Amino acid sequence: MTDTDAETLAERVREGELRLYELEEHADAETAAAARRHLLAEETGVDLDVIGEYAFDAADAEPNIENMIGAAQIPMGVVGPLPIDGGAAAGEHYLPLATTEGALLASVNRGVSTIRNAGGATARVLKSGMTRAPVFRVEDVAEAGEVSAWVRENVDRLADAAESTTSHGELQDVTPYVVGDSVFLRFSYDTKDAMGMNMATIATEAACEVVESETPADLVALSGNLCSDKKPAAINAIEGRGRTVSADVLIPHEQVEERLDTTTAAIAEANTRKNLVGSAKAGALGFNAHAANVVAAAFLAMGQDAAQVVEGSNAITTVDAREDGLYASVTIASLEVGTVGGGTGLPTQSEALDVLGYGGGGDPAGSNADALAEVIATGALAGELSLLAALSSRHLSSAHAELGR
Ligand SMILES: CC(C)(COP(=O)([O-])OP(=O)([O-])OC[C@H]1O[C@@H](n2cnc3c(N)ncnc32)[C@H](O)[C@@H]1OP(=O)([O-])[O-])[C@@H](O)C(=O)NCCC(=O)NCCSC(=O)C[C@@](C)(O)CC(=O)[O-]
Ligand SMILES: NC(=O)C1=CN([C@@H]2O[C@H](COP(=O)(O)OP(=O)(O)OC[C@H]3O[C@@H](n4cnc5c(N)ncnc54)[C@H](OP(=O)(O)O)[C@@H]3O)[C@@H](O)[C@H]2O)C=CC1
Repeated sequence: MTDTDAETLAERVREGELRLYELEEHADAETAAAARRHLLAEETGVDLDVIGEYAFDAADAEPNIENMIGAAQIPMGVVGPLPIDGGAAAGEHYLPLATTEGALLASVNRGVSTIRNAGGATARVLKSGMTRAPVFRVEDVAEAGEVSAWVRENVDRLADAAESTTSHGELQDVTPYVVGDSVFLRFSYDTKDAMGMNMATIATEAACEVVESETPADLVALSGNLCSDKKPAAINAIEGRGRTVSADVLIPHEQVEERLDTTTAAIAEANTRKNLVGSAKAGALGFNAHAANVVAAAFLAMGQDAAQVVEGSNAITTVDAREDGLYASVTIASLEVGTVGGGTGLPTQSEALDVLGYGGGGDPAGSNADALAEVIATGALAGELSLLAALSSRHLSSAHAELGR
């Protein structure tokens, strides 16, 4: 036994000689994780053999996790092929989804096969911008007005400072909001293929230094919650955050009946009464059935930040009975996705992005993340169609009794 093997390291932590998070300084990442499992198994009596079985090098996950003990494995499946005529996405796609909810992939896959039979969906990213909104303290509202005016007149100077920290990010605009003696500056960036939260935060800090040196404003917090990250917020549903993306499809009436076991009129009525009226009565931000199901499963499969499913659920589903078929659309106001950075480089997640065909940086930069957003929105559309159909035909509970438990 050497003093860097897992058992010895665990013992040194137990004796207070080392901290739990310092183990990588004394051993490779694999051994450090094994030492933590060893300690945890002794402390809790739980056998960690399954958590300790993972198919990537622990060192690959070092940018993504501290105090690593192993991996949470979530079943991954695939739906498709899903034909999309997108602004960036083109052709047929297999969409990897990771979930523990039985019946979800069956449902989305039913929607996908319905879309495919109808000739495919159309999708477009309509707006793109990652935001960070620091909050500053000022003396009073008069000073707040002065600071806001200075910012409006000096966006170029703020852009120079912000963009000096990144070779990809571009500052799009800065919008001041004032509440008494607090000034919020909502910075918005084109972050290309990155989801961009680290990029925008680092860039905004550089811009804040200019604001502080040129105005009387004092920075209180680099994130002032008007961004708004990982919290339900109307500003994201209205203004957008990350990608604002829309997908739609026209399905001939007879295909609705054949593929979805219901009628166009029944799906349209369910959508109006449930997704529109019901959501309004509930005071919801999202007017949809379960867009978050597809967003979450795609995020887990492809290395996106899972907490941002909150914003990804800001979706509105529309259904119209048209003469030539059922028209349905899903518009997600704030879908925060990237194909570089964050969890996208982890081996499992990077493989999943490659299955979709949009891993890494796009050409032009930003096109891969746009394509990912368009595919997720189209997957959400498939999920909406299938669940609305199941509700209309009263198949929801039987489907979950059969597949979901
Ligand atoms: C379960 C189905 C699809 C059966 O539906 P079905 O019409 O009986 O299925 P089918 O056997 O006739 O097959 C139709 C197509 O479905 C797909 N499909 C069918 N089975 C599978 C399978 N095993 N694995 C993969 N794909 C499958 C497949 O694409 C197939 O086409 P094919 O390829 O054969 O030409 C249907 O009843 C359904 O979609 N039910 C709805 C379930 C659902 O949407 N659950 C979502 C989660 S609910 C929730 O989390 C949120 C909630 C509900 O609380 C939100 C709210 O408040 O609304
Ligand atoms: N800091 C925070 O407040 C928060 C952080 N997060 C975390 O932030 C991470 C995501 O941040 P994010 O900035 O996306 O990722 P990273 O911090 O991993 O940075 C990605 C970097 O990739 C580089 N890059 C290379 N090719 C491209 C390309 N084609 N398009 C865009 N950038 C490219 C850019 O470098 P360069 O800038 O030099 O051009 C970019 O800054 C996640 O792990 C998430 O969990 C989440 C919420 C808040």
